Amino acid sequence: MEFPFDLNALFPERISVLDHNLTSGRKALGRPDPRHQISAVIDELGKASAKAQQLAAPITSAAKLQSNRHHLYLLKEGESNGGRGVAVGFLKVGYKKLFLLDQQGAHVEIEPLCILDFFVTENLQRHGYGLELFSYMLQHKRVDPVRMAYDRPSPKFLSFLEKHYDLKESVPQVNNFVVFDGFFRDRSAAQLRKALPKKPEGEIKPYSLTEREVVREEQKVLPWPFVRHTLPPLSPPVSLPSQYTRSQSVNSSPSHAPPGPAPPRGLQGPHPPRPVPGELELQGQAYQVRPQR
Ligand SMILES: CC(=O)SCCNC(=O)CCNC(=O)[C@H](O)C(C)(C)COP(=O)(O)OP(=O)(O)OC[C@H]1O[C@@H](n2cnc3c(N)ncnc32)[C@H](O)[C@@H]1OP(=O)(O)O
Repeated sequence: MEFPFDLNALFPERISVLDHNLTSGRKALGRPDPRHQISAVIDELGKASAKAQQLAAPITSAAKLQSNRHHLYLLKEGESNGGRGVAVGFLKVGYKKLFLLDQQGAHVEIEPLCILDFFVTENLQRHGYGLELFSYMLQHKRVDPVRMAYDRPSPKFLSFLEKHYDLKESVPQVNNFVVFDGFFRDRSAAQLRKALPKKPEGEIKPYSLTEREVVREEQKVLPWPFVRHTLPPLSPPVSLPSQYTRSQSVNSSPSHAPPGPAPPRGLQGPHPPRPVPGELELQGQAYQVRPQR
């Protein structure tokens, strides 16, 4: 993907790790703030990724990256485009609090590192760039792919995981996150909290709403102050995600929220606002509700 500016000046490394500051932490001395152009690159890649996955709207954008504690690994080819470089693709990861079913079908609450979005530009797919990004991230995060959760992986991504990491047997879930055999192995009790006391009136729903669901819900949300008046009474989040949505955990852990004031969009999404802004009470537990991605 080409841009009308020099990507090599924006991204000195072949793979850049971007966070909510939209930088990899280093700012070139004497140069103007590069965030505007970095945002343009992220936004274009996010749109292309959504298109490739037939999503209704991008789940990756500069604004979403700024409002979440995610990491985005961006790969460039520096030589192309007359030496200005091209953006090859990206991989976005983040921690999510999930309710999952273990091998025995028991509900557990866990906060693994999740693959949230992954894209290599169409004409460069199947050239090993995806593997380059993925293995860089594994080293950077010091994580084993079997210990990660995958947010509604596409058929191409499933094929990728099987080919490169021999991940094929998944543990059935009732949400769209995929975890593979070995995910629950050797986890400490502290890592695997038994999820949620059962409500007397029914089953626990160990759902984790998809990020794609959130994108869809964001499109439906009415502007403030109408939200507060039109939402139904508080109830647990619902349902399995639809075809064109991407997973959102029930919430992001407060410990992973970026510093600074919570953006007003924090009250959007499928959950009605609580008396304490930004918090959702779910079956007796309070959680921070943040916009995803
Ligand atoms: C949680 C999520 O993010 S789900 C969304 C994943 N992203 C997408 O589906 C967007 C479109 N696809 C892509 O961007 C890329 O194909 C990626 C990111 C999945 C993989 O990146 P690539 O650079 O193509 O991967 P890389 O070259 O390292 O590995 C190739 C392997 O990936 C898989 N793969 C890549 N493209 C395809 C394809 N068109 N059809 C089937 N499998 C594919 C195959 O296993 C392939 O091995 P093979 O060529 O021997 O069959």
